[in-house]
Amino acid sequence: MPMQAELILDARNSVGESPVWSPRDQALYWADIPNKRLYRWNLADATTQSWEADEMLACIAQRADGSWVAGMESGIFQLSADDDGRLRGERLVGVSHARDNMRFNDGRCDRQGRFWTGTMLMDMAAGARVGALYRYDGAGQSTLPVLLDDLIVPNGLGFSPDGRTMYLSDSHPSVQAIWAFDYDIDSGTPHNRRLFVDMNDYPGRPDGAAVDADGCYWICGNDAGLIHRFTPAGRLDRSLEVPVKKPTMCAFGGANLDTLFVTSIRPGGDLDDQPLAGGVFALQPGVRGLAETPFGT
Ligand SMILES: O=C1O[C@H](CS(=O)(=O)O)[C@@H](O)[C@H](O)[C@H]1O
Repeated sequence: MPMQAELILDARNSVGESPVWSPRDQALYWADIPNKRLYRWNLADATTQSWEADEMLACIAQRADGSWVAGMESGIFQLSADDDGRLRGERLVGVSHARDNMRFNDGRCDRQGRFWTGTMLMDMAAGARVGALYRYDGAGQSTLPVLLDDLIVPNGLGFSPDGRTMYLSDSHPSVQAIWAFDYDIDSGTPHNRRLFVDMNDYPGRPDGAAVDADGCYWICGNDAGLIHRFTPAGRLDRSLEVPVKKPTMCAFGGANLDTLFVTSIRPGGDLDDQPLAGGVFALQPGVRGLAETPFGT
């Protein structure tokens, strides 16, 4: 596969998000948030399936048995697909949002299999600092305590290969920051928050991210059509182009974990200059990623 981004599905997603490679299924899964839809793209034959959920579906993590948990509107859900194309959700734990009209956004598991995800106001333009970050450890947890607040659009969650550094971004134009934290892998606690990259210095707003096997941090530059790779020291290593302005999140996958899959947004209005907006793309960046730790490991 060339370095140039290849379209794998002209999905026309309103807000494609949370691409997750499943080694067990040899398939890429992702969500279209406002359309409440989960997608699966199969590597073997490039076929696609999709299922509609009852709530907006923002971020997903697979369990070792192949089932999925998801951050949705009202909490963290266990998902199961029906034959009729519906996605049934069983709420595992509810969330107490700071306001009405909020939902989960970006999320992923730490290297121990705990699910981290943040919330945002659906009206992102309001710029309200009501978003919060949560961790769901699994069965037996009946509440979601706020672990970090004062966020607008939490995004870019990622973990270093040894699991001891956690990354988080805030995509809002008034913030555009990526932070790093020291991460206690025994307790699942981040501390020593510091600025990792000020994205005001680079093209694009920080959106979703992935960490590669070298420990470098790949982040989508929303509005700039770029995916940036930063070293663990926060130095820009390279930027790759995608043929859409609003890439949202990236994930390593493919048989050798050497493909970078990228989801995107299809905004309203004139799309003459980006007809593939909302599509899902694959790049061969020349480095390998790491398999996601299944939820509940
Ligand atoms: O809904 C979302 O929107 C933003 C992207 S945008 O500002 O609409 O371009 C994104 O950062 C976020 O992750 C997504 O869920």
